Amino acid sequence: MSDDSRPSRTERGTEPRTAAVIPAAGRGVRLGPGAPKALRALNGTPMLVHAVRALAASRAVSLVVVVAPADGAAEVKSLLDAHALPDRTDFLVVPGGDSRQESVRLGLDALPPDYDIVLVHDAARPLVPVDTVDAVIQAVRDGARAVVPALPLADTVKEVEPARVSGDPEPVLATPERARLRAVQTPQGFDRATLVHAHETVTDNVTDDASMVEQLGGPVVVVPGHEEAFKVTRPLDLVLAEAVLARRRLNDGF
Ligand SMILES: Nc1ccn([C@@H]2O[C@H](COP(=O)(O)OP(=O)(O)OP(=O)(O)O)[C@@H](O)[C@H]2O)c(=O)n1
Ligand SMILES: C[C@](O)(CO)[C@H](O)COP(=O)(O)O
Repeated sequence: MSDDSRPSRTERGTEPRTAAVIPAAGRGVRLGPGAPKALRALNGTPMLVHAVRALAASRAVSLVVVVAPADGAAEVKSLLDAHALPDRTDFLVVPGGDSRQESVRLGLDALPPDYDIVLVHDAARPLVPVDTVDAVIQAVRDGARAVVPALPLADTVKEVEPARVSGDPEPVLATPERARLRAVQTPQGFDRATLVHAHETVTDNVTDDASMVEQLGGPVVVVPGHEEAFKVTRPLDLVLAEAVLARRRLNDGF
């Protein structure tokens, strides 16, 4: 029994509830001119809808909080209302901020109290398979405080002295041992208190949520990622995403 003599969740035999925050407020500058990236179509369906469906495909995820472009929350809400999403999953839409970090924090602020596990998933990774989502959730349920899916690198990586003028040659400083490097994806999964504390405490600009936990000395573990969880960043990624969807349709016999 827990201190206040109420049965704990484990004693009641219930699983901790899991919510997903999907930052989708970016412009998609690297993708080129057009609508905000999350609203651009992949095979006729907005990228964000693919991403929400990918997370809602996990039976463990009972709430999805979408962080929309600051001036587009109403549009995103209608978009989600218009697309078939599983009945068992609730949805909230909140306006985002100027950086990914701020958008995630605004999503966390909107979470109701009764969620203990939080996933943070880029709308820009619309094709993550449900097995990857479930593996991240399971690792948190098993006791990890911060979990990231990741893949080994195919390229050798060099650390350089960045050029002052774009296009100038850059001196190489080091070649990190590739076998120890991983390319990190989302969803990243957290015990809620750990993630909220990290967002309240770390003020540096970081490129993922797990690195905030690392900065505070918290343990972060890696589980296997998936090649289809790649991030749509540049125009060529759209071609790859459409090809993945075409392959899935073939495999599903459509
Ligand atoms: N102010 C921001 C910036 C980014 N994101 C989200 O964070 C995820 C990862 O960001 P990235 O791929 O870099 O998206 P963009 O910022 O849109 O891309 P770019 O840097 O090319 O503009 C995306 O789902 C994006 O919508 C966000 O919610 N709020
Ligand atoms: C969170 C992330 O997708 C992990 O790889 C990545 O760091 C986001 O970076 P971006 O520059 O905001 O796309």
